[in-house]
Amino acid sequence: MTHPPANLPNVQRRGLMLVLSSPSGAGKSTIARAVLERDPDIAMSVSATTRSPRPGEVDGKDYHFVSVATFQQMVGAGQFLEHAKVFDNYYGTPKQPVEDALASGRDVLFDIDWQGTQQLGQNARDDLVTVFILPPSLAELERRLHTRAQDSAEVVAKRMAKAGDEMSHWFEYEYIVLNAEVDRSIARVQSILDSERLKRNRQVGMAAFVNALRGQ
Ligand SMILES: Nc1ncnc2c1ncn2[C@@H]1O[C@H](COP(=O)(O)OP(=O)(O)OP(=O)(O)O)[C@@H](O)[C@H]1O
Ligand SMILES: Nc1nc2c(ncn2[C@@H]2O[C@H](COP(=O)(O)O)[C@@H](O)[C@H]2O)c(=O)[nH]1
Repeated sequence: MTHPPANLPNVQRRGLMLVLSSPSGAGKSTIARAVLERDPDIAMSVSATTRSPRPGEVDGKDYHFVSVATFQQMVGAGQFLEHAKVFDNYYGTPKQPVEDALASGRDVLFDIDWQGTQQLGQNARDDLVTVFILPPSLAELERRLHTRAQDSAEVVAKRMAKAGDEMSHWFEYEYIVLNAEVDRSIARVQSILDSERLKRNRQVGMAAFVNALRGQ
């Protein structure tokens, strides 16, 4: 029988980073919200943006709404894990809260675009799990953007014009979830999370077993 390494019992769980990307309106915020409600072990990464708040959006919860000058200062100070211009605004992931959550063993959920995902991937992070959410069709995507009723017709048209470009990045992601029936999509993302946790926690699980054997 092969024995586990002697240092196994000291293994600490580090959180994983679960990224959701999609063309605008495909449903990633809807899925993210549901996963967060059901799963206390994952935290949402709250991005900073120069976009204006939509009706009902709360500063510090949905986004940190900042000016372009503040955003640029944050870029200069190296405060972002990744940042990008998406449509006509800047968006970025504040680094410190993510690093703190991961170090404490908490998973982190990201709603970011393909540019941000590429930047996270460049650091070859083995804690990264990437999921691309696809709409059932472009007509349904447009319907969802209009039904959400939070953006002007001009903004919706701009986002639709970019949808094809954004979807062309699907192959850079590990998982594709076609968001037709929302409950099914939520369950699929939750299954991805569960299975990636199990994969990464092999050593933690084994350490618990070894500790139990040693009576600790
Ligand atoms: N499976 C679904 N079936 C029907 N409507 C859906 C589905 N998933 C999400 N929606 C609706 O589509 C609209 C857009 O969803 P959501 O805001 O989650 O998209 P998003 O991908 O986060 O968009 P953005 O990138 O612009 O933030 C919302 O009104 C939401 O309720
Ligand atoms: N690269 C990043 N992209 C981000 C971040 N936060 C959000 N986003 C993406 O921007 C678009 C538009 O979002 P919206 O809230 O204005 O509809 C969407 O694709 C988001 O995923 C970020 O920190 N970095």
